[in-house]
Amino acid sequence: MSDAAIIVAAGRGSRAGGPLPKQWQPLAGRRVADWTIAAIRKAGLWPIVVVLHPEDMGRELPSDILRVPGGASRDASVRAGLAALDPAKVETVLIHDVARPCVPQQVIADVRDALQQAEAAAPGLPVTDALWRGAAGQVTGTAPREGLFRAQTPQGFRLAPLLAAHAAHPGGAADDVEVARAAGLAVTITPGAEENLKITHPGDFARAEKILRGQMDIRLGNGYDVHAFTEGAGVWLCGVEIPHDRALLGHSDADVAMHAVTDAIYGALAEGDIGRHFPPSDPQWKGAASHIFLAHAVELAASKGYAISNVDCTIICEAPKIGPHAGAMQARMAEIMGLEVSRISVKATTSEKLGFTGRKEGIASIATALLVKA
Ligand SMILES: Nc1ccn([C@@H]2O[C@H](COP(=O)(O)OP(=O)(O)OP(=O)(O)O)[C@@H](O)[C@H]2O)c(=O)n1
Ligand SMILES: C[C@](O)(CO)[C@H](O)COP(=O)(O)O
Repeated sequence: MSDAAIIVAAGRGSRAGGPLPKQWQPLAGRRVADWTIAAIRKAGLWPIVVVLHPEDMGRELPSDILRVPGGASRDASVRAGLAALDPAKVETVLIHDVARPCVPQQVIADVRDALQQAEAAAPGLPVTDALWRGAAGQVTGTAPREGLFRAQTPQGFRLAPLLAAHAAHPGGAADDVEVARAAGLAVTITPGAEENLKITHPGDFARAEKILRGQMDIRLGNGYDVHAFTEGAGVWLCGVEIPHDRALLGHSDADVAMHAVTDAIYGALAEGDIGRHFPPSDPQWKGAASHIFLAHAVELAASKGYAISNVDCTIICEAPKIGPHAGAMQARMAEIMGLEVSRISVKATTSEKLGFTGRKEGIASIATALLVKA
């Protein structure tokens, strides 16, 4: 039996404004929905159902996410998500708003822990400000705040009683705690978090962005490589073979630019350089295509939880001309690294005929890579 999650994402975000529903708008480099899915996935909940507006069914989501069309209200969307779960396989379910992308792992863990004993559990924050009634810009009264909480998600339940509660409810509930309580289930309050804000109004995007950026682990790495020219009729640079009256000398294919990028990634991970992972003394790497090294560095980053945000590579040579090939180089690097082309920069400079590159004795390359773990 598993602990499942439903992310309700079928709303239109009318209060948040913007050209798209809030869950599809950009936030700290990804879409709001991507952050929310990543947080739920990190908690180890499975399966994950995302309830989508019918117009959004074609949106790009990870292939292992179950997607179902939602309804006209939040509770109708929750019911659609519940219907996608198999009661024979799922014991508990956490229901979360897509609009809460900054949910801390501790908030999720506390709900799950409470569910070991409780019929239902949900995070709440005690109201700390005084409460007023008001009308026409005037305070018309006050209200006691004792015993009042601001409700958050994810809200957790045993699947079978929640299914029964939703089946018996007339509809129109603000959340699943309201549905559960109407069916007589006791709900434990677990600690909420200020960071677990629900993006509701336009100003909430900036608050959420600040929280997410503060939680990010950002790594910067640099790489530098040089290969000397030798007899030959072409050079490999960023995985593209460029006709030239010389070749580059090296143990592998001598792709000096790809080596610099690879070393930048290893550098960001504090994992040494290509030589540590593919020793030149090992004959199996003689003449190897350098994409093997780059793919290894990318996989190592992924295995440590880092996504590559971007790389920037500069090739230093008098010849061959790099400009006409830069687009093809970016495309090939993007293919190897599984990134969008716009995240790869390849550019070139001469050294004004100075030094070994200026004397056309070889090619040098420097690269920078930015890695992000959220
Ligand atoms: N028919 C609906 C309405 C809401 N939701 C989801 O319920 C959550 C909480 O709703 P809210 O913040 O009010 O989102 P919206 O309904 O999208 O916002 P608005 O009311 O501003 O249009 C959101 O994750 C939203 O996508 C849903 O799945 N189906
Ligand atoms: C479920 C909820 O997030 C609890 O705070 C909230 O009720 C849903 O959002 P809405 O603005 O009330 O639709």
